[in-house]
Amino acid sequence: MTVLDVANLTKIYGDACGECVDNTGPSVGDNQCPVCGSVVACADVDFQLHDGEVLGIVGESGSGKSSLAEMLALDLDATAGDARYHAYDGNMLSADYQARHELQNQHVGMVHQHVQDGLELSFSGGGNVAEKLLAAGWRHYGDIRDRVESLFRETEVPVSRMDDATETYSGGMQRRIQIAKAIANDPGLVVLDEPTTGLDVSVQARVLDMFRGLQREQDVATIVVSHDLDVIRLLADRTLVMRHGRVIETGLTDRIMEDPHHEYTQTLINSVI
Ligand SMILES: Nc1ncnc2c1ncn2[C@@H]1O[C@H](COP(=O)(O)OP(=O)(O)OP(=O)(O)O)[C@@H](O)[C@H]1O
Repeated sequence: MTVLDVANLTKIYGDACGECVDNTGPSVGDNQCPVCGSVVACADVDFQLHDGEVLGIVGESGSGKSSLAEMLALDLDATAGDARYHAYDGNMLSADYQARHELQNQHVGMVHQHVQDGLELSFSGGGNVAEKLLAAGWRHYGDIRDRVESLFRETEVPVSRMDDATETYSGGMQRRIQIAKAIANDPGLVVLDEPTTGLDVSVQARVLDMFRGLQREQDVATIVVSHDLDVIRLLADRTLVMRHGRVIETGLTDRIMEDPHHEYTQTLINSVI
């Protein structure tokens, strides 16, 4: 089943003169329009995401990955484009306020690049996860507490720390709490933006292993954004490579890693081997 079908997804920061897309991109070597100065974070992005599939989005800093992720998590307005989510009737990018909140609370889980964008650090870890359940209509204290405990176990955060302030958690624990919050309402789509940023290498590996196990068990469609090819290699079935706001190559992750077709992808891969 197709969970998400995205067509022509475009984000332009600035007033946009109408020529921005033609004037930018990999062939020009820049994402800033020379006519009006607007920045084309991404343009004309098309892809489909299927049940249980993990799609990786990789590219250098500024290539448009986070803008793409935030639009799909409905945290950022798109300039143009169409995104059909299987459980929503119509283009989810133009959902009204109420529908957008329902989608965000029940269908799309987001793990933000910066912990402070996804968590209230002064709240307890349990409180952060409970907030997501409350937003989706959970009301019974005992049920909420049980669900939060079970999410702590699934994401390997000690239940004994549930009532401690999130700011007292380690970076790895904060990332796991973000993941627990993102999956709390069994979403059909999870978006992970740079899930390992700020974590040291051994913690990165543990968080990624945990997420991989969880993803396998729950079979949830996932988009993972990273500049780190190791993260993409480990998690993603299929990968989009972005540069200057455009998708320049797409394919099975193994194929992209072993036999990159685009010159830029070859450089990207060779530079980390
Ligand atoms: N609020 C904004 N206003 C103007 N330009 C922005 C804004 N947010 C992002 N940009 C620009 O859009 C382009 C894409 O940024 P984006 O953060 O999506 O890229 P990225 O690939 O996620 O980069 P990184 O890996 O560094 O996070 C960049 O040129 C960036 O400077």
